[in-house]
Amino acid sequence: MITDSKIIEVKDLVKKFGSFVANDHLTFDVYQGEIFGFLGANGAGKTTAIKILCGLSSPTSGKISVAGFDAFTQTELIKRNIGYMSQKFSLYEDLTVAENIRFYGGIYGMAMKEIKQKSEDLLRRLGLYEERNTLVASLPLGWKQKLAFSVAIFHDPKIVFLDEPTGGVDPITRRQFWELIYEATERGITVFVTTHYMDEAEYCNRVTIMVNGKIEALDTPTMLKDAYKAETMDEVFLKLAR
Ligand SMILES: Nc1ncnc2c1ncn2[C@@H]1O[C@H](COP(=O)(O)OP(=O)(O)OP(=O)(O)O)[C@@H](O)[C@H]1O
Repeated sequence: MITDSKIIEVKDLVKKFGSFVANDHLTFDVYQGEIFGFLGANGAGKTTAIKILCGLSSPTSGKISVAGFDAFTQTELIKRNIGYMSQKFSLYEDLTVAENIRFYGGIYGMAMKEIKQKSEDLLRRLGLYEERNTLVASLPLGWKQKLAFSVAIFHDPKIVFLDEPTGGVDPITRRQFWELIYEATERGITVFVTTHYMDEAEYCNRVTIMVNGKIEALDTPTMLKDAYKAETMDEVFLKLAR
């Protein structure tokens, strides 16, 4: 459920690498419980912005608050209140399913007792209980992604950041992945997601389209399609990001 409380507030976020401006005065708010899509062509500046919002990289200038904490001075508190998943930073292939859950639960500061209680429930919900002692390396990609997402929200963060979470999987597996995303929002978790798949853009409550470091459009998929006289988000994207 989307509330009217702002969980992320970004005003005039600028990130420069030398003289190159990767994020050029980004301004937007994200509401609690919202699925906020962050789209843009390769190199548009999405990962740069996500890293700042996760407290992993410092902005050059701007006013940025994530889960009530300042992105310049309170990055440790931000990290404790969020979950993060990307294709690159994900599960340990040479650990089993259960070991990965225990490992990440520990990293996120959960007590052993809580990890034990919640992991059995999670394994059963995902249909992975029988596979709990299987090495992650031998799971199909779609299962790895579902497990990686579940691990990223295992500690019940306020926000989860997903950087191209479903890269390389087919539309049916992507749809199943999105079922998990909807379940998470029902528990009040806010989802901030980047994707290159326009079917996924349609599943977001609001979508931002970034072009060359700037936000070119920000609205619901329906409003964007209206505004750009397009049938699909794919068409909207092509009109803007070309
Ligand atoms: N550490 C860095 N030093 C210099 N330039 C960088 C650095 N990180 C990113 N950039 C540049 O900033 C721009 C934005 O990169 P970013 O990774 O944020 O794009 P993106 O929208 O996430 O793209 P993709 O969809 O390919 O992941 C690119 O031109 C990239 O080369």
